[in-house]
Amino acid sequence: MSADMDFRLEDIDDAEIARRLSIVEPLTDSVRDLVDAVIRTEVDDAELIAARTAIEAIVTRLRARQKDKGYGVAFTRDFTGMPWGNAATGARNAVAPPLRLSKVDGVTRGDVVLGAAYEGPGGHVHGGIAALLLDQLVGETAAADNMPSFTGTLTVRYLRPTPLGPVTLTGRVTGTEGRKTFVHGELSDADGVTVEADAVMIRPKSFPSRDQISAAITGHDTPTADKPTP
Ligand SMILES: CCCCCCCC(=O)SCCNC(=O)CCNC(=O)[C@H](O)C(C)(C)COP(=O)(O)OP(=O)(O)OC[C@H]1O[C@@H](n2cnc3c(N)ncnc32)[C@H](O)[C@@H]1OP(=O)(O)O
Repeated sequence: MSADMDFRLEDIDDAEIARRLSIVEPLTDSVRDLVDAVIRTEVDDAELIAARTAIEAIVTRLRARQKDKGYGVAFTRDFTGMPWGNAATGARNAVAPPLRLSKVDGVTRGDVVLGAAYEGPGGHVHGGIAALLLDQLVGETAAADNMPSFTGTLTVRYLRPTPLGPVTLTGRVTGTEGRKTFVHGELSDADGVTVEADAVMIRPKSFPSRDQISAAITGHDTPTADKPTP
């Protein structure tokens, strides 16, 4: 993890973040709805072709101005992160189920409904999706003071198939050793745990410190991979 990670400053306050989210989150929800509708629709071929033409027109409108690559991670001056393209939780990413995680008393928790877009075995959640959500869970569980740790090793154990529908994620730190944080995570349905994971999360030695990132996004420095974090 390194020097070319995309940090940038968005010099905005909480009210502006809320305003932007109030516009993009409903758009992202609409796209999720579109994905679900395309999977489950039983309309005839003419309707499918008409829908495709309409969708292509929308794509052309959105591409009128766009970023070169991914969304990256923007920070405000007070270091609020906006990882809105994140594959598991991004507010602008319709591929992400609308997962929101929060930490209370050392336990990270989130509830999400996994619909048709997340199917693997018929009627059940794809194993890769379970691993994606657990990876995000252990990442946010290990993160401290907004500074991330990266997944070094993620061991996933599928105990039984997870039916499509509501699931709960819970994660807790089980130990630390230098730059390593050990995390246990669980994905459960109403009847209990279906998938569990153990992760070794690592704060990379080459990751810029919070002060370096702060200086970089406010234009006083460039984040480099060369200065070890303490
Ligand atoms: C805020 C929430 C964000 C959530 C995001 C979701 C989480 C993610 O998906 S992160 C993306 C997926 N992960 C990656 O891409 C990581 C890619 N790998 C790397 O960047 C590096 O190899 C990294 C950071 C894991 C280790 O790099 P580095 O800091 O140089 O480690 P290094 O100094 O060699 O080793 C430090 C310690 O970790 C151990 N270690 C190194 N790599 C691993 C590994 N892959 N697994 C387990 N342990 C490891 C070493 O043995 C060493 O242990 P000890 O201190 O006991 O000797």
